[in-house]
Amino acid sequence: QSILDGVIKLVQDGDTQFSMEPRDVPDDKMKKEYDFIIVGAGTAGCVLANRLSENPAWSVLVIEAGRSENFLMDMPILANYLQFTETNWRSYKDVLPYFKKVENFSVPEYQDPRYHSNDGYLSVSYAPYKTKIADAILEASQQNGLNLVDYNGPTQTGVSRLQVSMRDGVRESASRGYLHPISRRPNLHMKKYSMVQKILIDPKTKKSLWSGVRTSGTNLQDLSQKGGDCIRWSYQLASTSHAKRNWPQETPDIPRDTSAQQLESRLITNENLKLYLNHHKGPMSVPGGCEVLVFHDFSNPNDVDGYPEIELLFQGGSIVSDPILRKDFGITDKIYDRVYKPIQDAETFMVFPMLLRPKSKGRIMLKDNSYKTKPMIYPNYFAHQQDMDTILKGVRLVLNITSQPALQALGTKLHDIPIPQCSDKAFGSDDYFNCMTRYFTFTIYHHSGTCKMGAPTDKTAVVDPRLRVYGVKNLRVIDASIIPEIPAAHTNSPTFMIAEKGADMIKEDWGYRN
Ligand SMILES: Cc1cc2nc3c(=O)[nH]c(=O)nc-3n(C[C@H](O)[C@H](O)[C@H](O)COP(=O)(O)OP(=O)(O)OC[C@H]3O[C@@H](n4cnc5c(N)ncnc54)[C@H](O)[C@@H]3O)c2cc1C
Repeated sequence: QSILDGVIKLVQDGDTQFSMEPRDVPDDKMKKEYDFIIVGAGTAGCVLANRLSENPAWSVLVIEAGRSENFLMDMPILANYLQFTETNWRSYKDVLPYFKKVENFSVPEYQDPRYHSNDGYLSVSYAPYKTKIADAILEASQQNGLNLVDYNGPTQTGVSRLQVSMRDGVRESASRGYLHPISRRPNLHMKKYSMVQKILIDPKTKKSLWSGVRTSGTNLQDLSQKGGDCIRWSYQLASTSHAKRNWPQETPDIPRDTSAQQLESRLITNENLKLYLNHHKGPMSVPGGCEVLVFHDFSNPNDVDGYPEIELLFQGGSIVSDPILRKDFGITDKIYDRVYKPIQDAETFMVFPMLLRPKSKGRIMLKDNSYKTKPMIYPNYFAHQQDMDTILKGVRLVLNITSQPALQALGTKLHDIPIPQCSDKAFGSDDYFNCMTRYFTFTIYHHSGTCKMGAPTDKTAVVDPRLRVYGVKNLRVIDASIIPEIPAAHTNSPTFMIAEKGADMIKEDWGYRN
C-alpha cells in the first residue's frame, strides 16, 4: 500500500473519530441553567463530564476554549509537534482505586489486579513497536544493576519500556477515552471554541451560583447554575518531568530492516509513514520517539521501594534525526551547524535526565484581570543547588548505563562537541555538565500546584481536601493545579485519578448514588 492509500485511510479514520466526538449543542437548545458547568475539556474535564452526566437527572455543560481533536493528533510520533499548534496551551490507599478505575490496562506481563484494572475508559498499553536500541538500553540498564519493573505497579524504581495511553497504535486522549463513548447522552451539553472569561461570585453570599459563568460566545452571557458545583480549570505551573511508557515486538508480518547496525534513529521516513498510515504500526507509533525510562533514587539506590529523584527518558533518534526537534529545543542554526551537523549521518539516540522532586519552585502571576492577557511565568529552574546536583548525578548515571556491554556492542559513544557557551570548561567535567544544564534545559509541561489542596490552616492552600475553593460556595477546582507537591511521576495519570475521585466527591456531596 502506498502513502496515498495511507493518507486516505488516515482521513477516513479521522472522520470516524470526529463523528464520535460530542457535538456542540445548538444555540436554541442551550438551557438557561445547568446543574454543573465544567470549564475545560482537558484531562480532568472529560472525566468529570462523563462521570457527572451518569446521573440522568443532572444537566451538565462543558465549555471548552479549544477546537475538536483532529486525526493528526492520533499519531504517537507527532506528540512533540502538538505544542506548536493551538492545542497547546501519600494518600495511597484512597487514590489507588481511582488510578485503577481510569485504566483499561493491556500490558501482558503486569496483569496484577492489586495495581491494574481492565474496566476503565482509558486504554493503557505498550506501543506496537520497539526499536533495537530500546532492547540494548533495557539490557545495559540491567547490566548497570537496575531492575526491570512495572513502574505503575508495586515498585517504581528501575528500568522499563514505556506504558502509554494508546489503543491499536493510536493515541488515546481524555476526550477519546471518556467523551466519545458517551457523546449521545442527552443531559450532557458541549460548547467548543468558547472561552470562559470570568466566574461571577455574589459578594454577599460568596456563592458562584448567583450569576454563573460569562464566556466569549455571545449566546452564553450570564449563564447560570441552578445549585450545583462549578468546576474551574486554572493555569498551572511548577516544575519539570515527563512520562511515557512500554512496548512489545512488532507484529511479525510487518517487514523491517534486520541489519544489526540499523538503529532506526530516523523515525519519520517514507516507509515508516506508509507503515503507520496503513497499519498504525512501525516506528511512528512510538510516542514522541520515547522508548525506555529509568526511575532512580540516589539516596537509597538499593531500596526496591525507593522514591525516585530522577527519571531518565531514552529516545530513539536525536536532534539530528528530526528537524522539528531543533525547534522543540530552541536550537539555533548556528549552534546546530557547529555542534550537531557533524553527526547528522550517524545513528544516534538521546537521553533526558529529568528532575522529579525539584526543590526549586516557579510562580505564575496575573498581569491584570483580563482573561486575554497572558500570565507571567517564572520557572525558576535550578534556583536550588540540590536540583543541579541531582541532574549531574543523572548525567553520570546515563554515562554508566551507556558504558555497559549491551550498548558498547553497538559502538555507543557520547557526542563530544561542546556547546559554544560552555566550551571554556573541560568537556565531560562536572563544570561542563553544570554549564550545559543551565543552557540546555527545557520543560516537559508537568505544571501543577497553583491551586494547591491543603488544610484550612495552610494559608497557601486554595482548595480544601474535597476540592472546594476556600471562601467561595459552589466552586471546585478539579485538575492538575490542585496537586500540592509535584509527584515523582508524570502528571497526566494523576490528573485522571484526581478527576475520578473529584467526581465521586461531588456525587457524595449531592446525594447521588450510582
Ligand atoms: C506538550 C505537552 C506534552 C505532555 N506530555 C505528557 C505526557 O507524555 N505524559 C503526562 O503524564 N503528561 C504530559 N503532559 C502534561 C499533561 O498533559 C497535563 O498534566 C494534564 O493535561 C493536566 O490536565 P488538566 O485537566 O489539569 O488540564 P488540561 O488537560 O490542560 O485541560 C485544560 C482545558 O481547559 C481549557 N481551557 C483553559 N482555559 C479555558 C477557559 N477560560 N475557557 C474554556 N476552556 C478553557 C483548555 O483548552 C484545556 O482543554 C504534557 C503536557 C503538554 C503541554
